[in-house]
Amino acid sequence: MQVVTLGPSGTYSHRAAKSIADDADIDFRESVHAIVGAVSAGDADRGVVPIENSIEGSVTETLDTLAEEDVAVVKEVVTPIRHALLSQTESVKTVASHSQALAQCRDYIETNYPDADVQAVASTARGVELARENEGVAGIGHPDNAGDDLLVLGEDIQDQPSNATRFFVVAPPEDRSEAGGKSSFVVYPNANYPGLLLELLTPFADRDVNLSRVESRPSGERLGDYVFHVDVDAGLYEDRTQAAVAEIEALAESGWVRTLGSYDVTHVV
Ligand SMILES: O=C(O)C(=O)C[C@]1(C(=O)O)C=C[C@@H](O)C=C1
Repeated sequence: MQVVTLGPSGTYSHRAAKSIADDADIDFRESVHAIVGAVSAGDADRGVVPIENSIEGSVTETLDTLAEEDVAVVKEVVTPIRHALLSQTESVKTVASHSQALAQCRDYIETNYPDADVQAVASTARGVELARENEGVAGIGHPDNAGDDLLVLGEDIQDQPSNATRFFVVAPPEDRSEAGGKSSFVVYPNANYPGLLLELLTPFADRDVNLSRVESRPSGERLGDYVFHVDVDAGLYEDRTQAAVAEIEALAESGWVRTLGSYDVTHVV
């Protein structure tokens, strides 16, 4: 099975991908858009993308890509994120990492390196590569990326002791499953009236289906127009989920409902 995820080697996405494939079958892309695009184009069997972090919240690039591309979600992987600061020397002029990682370590950087430039790059492992190539640059990433040549200037530097990221495993639409304890949907009602969101969520509440996440993203069509991302603690195989989705489809008849699929959750370290 060919799996694509965020590269280069050593990203947290790569670590999550190793829970579903052998390292030899994992290939890298530079963005979430390129990963999901590779799966929808049939160039890869699975893609592993970050969806939500416990400190920083949703990964908006992933939400927007899932609203655009026709892919299924077949698994969720949750992994703890414990960042380290890696550098050739103790003199740090620039801190480089993925924007999510920089945001997760905002207080640490401001307290310990208030004069450093902060540089957002495509991934944590790319930040560590820059540190390896340039004296004065420190990368934030997983401590295993230090190798023999980089100093670990700080460990567990995220601003909250508990830091975890959820990843989605995406697959071609024909692999969509109805089995699993969670399900995800993207709903675009293409409407705007008082109580619309309440109406869209009530079909789940009426059937005692717990919502585990609701997120709104701008549709891009016009200001104040939203796409809603909904995760529920129920499988698509359940009658109550099917009935709730049918009601939501009727409510969103001017727009669309994308059923991403049902899946189980795996925790990896
Ligand atoms: O840059 C990486 O290592 C990634 O896998 C991306 C990513 C993210 O986008 O959230 C994944 C986990 C961490 O939250 C930080 C960065």
